[in-house]
Amino acid sequence: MPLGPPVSRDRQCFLSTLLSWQVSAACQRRNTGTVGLKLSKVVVVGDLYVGKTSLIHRFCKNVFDRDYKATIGVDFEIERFEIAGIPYSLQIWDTAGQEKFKCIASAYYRGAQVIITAFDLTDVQTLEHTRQWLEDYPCLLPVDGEHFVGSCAGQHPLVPGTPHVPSKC
Ligand SMILES: Nc1nc2c(ncn2[C@@H]2O[C@H](COP(=O)(O)OP(=O)(O)OP(=O)(O)O)[C@@H](O)[C@H]2O)c(=O)[nH]1
Repeated sequence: MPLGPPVSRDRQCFLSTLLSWQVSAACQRRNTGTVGLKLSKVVVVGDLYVGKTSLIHRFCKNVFDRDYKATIGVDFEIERFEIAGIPYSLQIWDTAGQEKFKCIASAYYRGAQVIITAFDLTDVQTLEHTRQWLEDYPCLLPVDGEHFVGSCAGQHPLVPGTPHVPSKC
């Protein structure tokens, strides 16, 4: 079945048919607390410079900044949605990829429902390290979902001699 985007730009969830039956039923009963719908915590981890902050800014603000500013410790954004008429908040925690900040960030991982492990599509090592990120922090698991997201942050040529990867990949 082809899946359209579940959430529109104005943050209204319009494809209620995509919701699980538990969520739909809870929304109809206006009893979303029982399925933890009102607030969810997402943590984005991954190596330095792979595009974690860019990914979050694109999702939350629909912007892209070419200038690199390393995340210091952790940062977070809150996105508010409506799902089947019920207000819903998504806390998105942006962590620093630098080794020296790892211990700070780990304190914020607890209670996350979703972990996104980000990597640079042009650097296979950053993909290999995604497993390490989860193994280093057993407190990250178990979570309800784990997603791998690739970006082209490094802008390395994909094939020798070809131009750099375009800014939108
Ligand atoms: N071309 C291209 N550049 C990207 C992409 N995503 C991120 N960048 C660039 O890559 C650099 C690093 O991006 P960030 O989002 O700051 O990376 P980060 O993983 O949050 O870095 P840390 O905070 O140090 O862990 C920035 O200069 C971005 O503009 C992408 O998909 N394509």
